[in-house]
Amino acid sequence: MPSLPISNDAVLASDKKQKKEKKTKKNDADTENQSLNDTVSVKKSSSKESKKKRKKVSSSDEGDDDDDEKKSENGDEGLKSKEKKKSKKAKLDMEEEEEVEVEPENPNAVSNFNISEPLKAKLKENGIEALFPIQATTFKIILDGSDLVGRARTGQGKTLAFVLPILESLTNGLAKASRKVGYGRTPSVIVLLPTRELAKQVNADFEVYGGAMGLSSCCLYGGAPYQAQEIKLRRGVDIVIGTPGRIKDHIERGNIDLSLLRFRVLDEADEMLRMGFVEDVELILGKVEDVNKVQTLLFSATLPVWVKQISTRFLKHDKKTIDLVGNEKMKASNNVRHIVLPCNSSARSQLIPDIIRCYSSGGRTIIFTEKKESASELAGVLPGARPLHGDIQQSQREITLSGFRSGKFLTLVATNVAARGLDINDVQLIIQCEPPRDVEAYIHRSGRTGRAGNTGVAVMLYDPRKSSVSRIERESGVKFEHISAPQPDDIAKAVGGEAAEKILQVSDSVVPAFKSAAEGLLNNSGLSAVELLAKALAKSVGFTEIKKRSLLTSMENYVTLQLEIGKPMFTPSFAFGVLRRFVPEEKVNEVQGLTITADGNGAVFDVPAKHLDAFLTGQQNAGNVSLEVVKALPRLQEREESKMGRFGGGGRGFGGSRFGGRGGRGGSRFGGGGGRGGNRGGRRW
Ligand SMILES: Nc1ncnc2c1ncn2[C@@H]1O[C@H](COP(=O)(O)OP(=O)(O)OP(=O)(O)O)[C@@H](O)[C@H]1O
Repeated sequence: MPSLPISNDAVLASDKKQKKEKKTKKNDADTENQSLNDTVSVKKSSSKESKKKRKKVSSSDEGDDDDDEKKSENGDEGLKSKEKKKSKKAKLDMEEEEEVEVEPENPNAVSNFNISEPLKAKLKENGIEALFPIQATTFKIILDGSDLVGRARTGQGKTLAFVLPILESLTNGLAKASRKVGYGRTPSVIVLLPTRELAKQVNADFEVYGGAMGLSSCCLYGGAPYQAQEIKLRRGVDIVIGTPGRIKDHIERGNIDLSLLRFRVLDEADEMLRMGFVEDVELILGKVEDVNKVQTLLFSATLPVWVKQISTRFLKHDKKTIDLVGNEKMKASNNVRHIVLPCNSSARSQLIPDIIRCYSSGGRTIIFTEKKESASELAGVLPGARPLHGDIQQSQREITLSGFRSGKFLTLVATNVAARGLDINDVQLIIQCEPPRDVEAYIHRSGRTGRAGNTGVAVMLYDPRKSSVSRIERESGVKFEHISAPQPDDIAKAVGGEAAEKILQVSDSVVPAFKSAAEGLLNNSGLSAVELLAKALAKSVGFTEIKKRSLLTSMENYVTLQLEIGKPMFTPSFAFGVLRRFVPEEKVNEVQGLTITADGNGAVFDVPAKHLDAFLTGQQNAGNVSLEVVKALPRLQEREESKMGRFGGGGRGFGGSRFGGRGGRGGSRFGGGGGRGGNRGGRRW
C-alpha cells in the first residue's frame, strides 16, 4: 500500500523546478540593477552530462520501487519497506544534491550561448567557462544587430562583451553576408580606444579569439612606424583597432576604406572625448556611408551624463542600454579595499615602500602621479620601480609594460596613461599620490586591481591642507577607510611572517658553515637569541632600521601633537598664535601640516621628534592649553572644495563646460571648446 510520498519523477520534476527558480533568481540578481531599454533573454539549458546522470539515478530507482511495492503486502515487511524507502528517498535526495554541487547549472555557462565551437574551445583554453554578467546580458542584443551602450564596473569583462558577439556576427551572424574575404579586404570592424597600451591589449584579445575564427586584426597607434601598419592594411584585415589620431591619419592617407564597415566600437568613450579626440572620432565615424548598416557599441565603467547625451549623436535612436552600475551608490570596484592616508608630498618617497610592504601581498603595485615628471622622479627613487608616461618613447613604453606584465619588476609609476582599461595580472595594490582631478579617474585607477573577481587594495595619499577626499567619496560612493602611515608594528606584522618563512626555506646545508659565526654572535653580541633572530629576520626582508613616522604628514622622525584650548579654534593662524605664547618662535617655525580638526575643537600638527619636549613642557606656562601626542589621528577639516582649483568651479571643468553647450565648428555637437590642441594621441600625460 504505502509507496514513496512523491514519485521519483515528481522528485526530479520538483528539483528541476527549484533549480529553474534558482536560475531565474540568479538571472534576476544579475540583471537587478540594469536599466534595460529592452528585455534581456538568456537561453537556459542544462548540460547533456548532467541530464545523463539524472536519467541514471531515476531509472535505477524505478526498478527498486516495483520490488518494494510487492514486499509491502507482508505486514512487517511493509514497515521495513517504509523505512527503507524513506532512507532511499533521502539517499536519492542526497545524490541529487551532491550532483548539483558537483555540477551546478550556470545560466551564464558558455554552452548556453550561441557561440561556435572554435570560439568555445578558445574560451575554455583560457579558463573561461561562463560569461560575466555584462557579457551575458549584452551578447544576444549585439548579435541581434542593436546599437548598445554598455556599462559595468572596472574589471568585469567589458572587452569580451563586445569581442565575442562581434566575432560571432562576422562569421555566423548578420554581418557574415556582407563581409569581404581574401587579399585586400576592407575592415568590417573598427575599435577606437584612448591609449596605445589599451589598443594593444584589445588587439591581443581579437588576435586570440578572432584568430580562432579565421579573422585577422591590426593595431594602429601613434609613436609606431606607419609602414608596417600600411602593409597590413593593404593585405586586408577584418578588424582595425587603434587610437583615434593614428586611425584618422591612415584614413586621410587613403589606407583605410570604411565603406563595408559593420561595427564601430568606442571603448572608454568618455576618456577618448575628454582627451580631446572629439574631432578625430567624429571624422572616423562620419566615414561610414550608410549608418543603418553599421552597429555602434559604446562601453565604459564610467558614463558621465554628457557622454550619455552625446551617444545619441553616434548611436541609433533605438539603441539599447545595459548599465550594471546604474543608480547604485557605489560606482567604483566592490572588490577593492579603498583607503586614504594623509601624507606630505615630501614624505611620499619614504612612505610608499612601507605601504607596498604592508598592502601589496607581494604582488604588483601601480603608483599614479598627476604629472609626468613626478612619475619619473618617484620611479627613480623607489627600488625596482619603472616609470610609464606620455613623454617616454613608444618603444620604451612597450618594453616597460611588458616587463611589468611578465613580473620583471613589480612597481610601475605611471600617469593616467595607465589608468584606463589596462588588465595586468596580479596587481594587488594601487597607490594614488594625490586625489585625481575627477571621480572617473579615481574609479579607473583604483580599478586596475580587484579584477575578474579578485580582490585588491587602493591607497590614496592626500595632504589635508591642499586637497579633499570628500568629493571623490561622495561621487564614487566609496566609503574610505582612513588610516595613518604604517608604524613599525604594522610593518613588522606585515613582513614578519614572510621573513620567518624565508628563514625556514633556507637549506639545512648552510647550518654547519654559519654555525660558528652564529655562536660567536650569541656569545659576544650581548643580545639574546630572540633579539639576534629578530635582527636576522628584519635583514632577510631588507630592513636595517625602522623609523617612526608622524601620523599627520607621514614624515620620518616627526611626532603628531594635538592642541586644544577649551574653546573652538577656527583658523590655523589662530592656532599658531596660541603656540607662540609658550613655544619659542624658531621651534614654532618648524611645525608641519597644522590642520584644524573636523569638530573645530583643536588643531593637529607635526613637530620634529627632537623638539617634542620643548612643546610639551612649554604648555605648563600657558593656561587652559592642552597639548598631547596623538595616538590615532582625529578626522580633520578638509580644504574647502570651492577654494580649490582642482575640483569643480573655475578649474578645467570637464563635463558640462567642455562638451556642454557652446557652439562652434567641430566642437558644435559637443559644445565647442577643447578640440585636440596639444592633447593628441594621449600626449596629455
Ligand atoms: N567570462 C569570464 N570569465 C573569466 N574571466 C574573464 C571573463 N571575461 C573576462 N575575463 C577576464 O577579466 C579580466 C577583466 O576583463 P576586462 O579587461 O575586459 O575588464 P573591463 O570591464 O573592460 O575593465 P576596465 O573597465 O578596467 O577596462 C580580464 O583578465 C579578462 O580576461
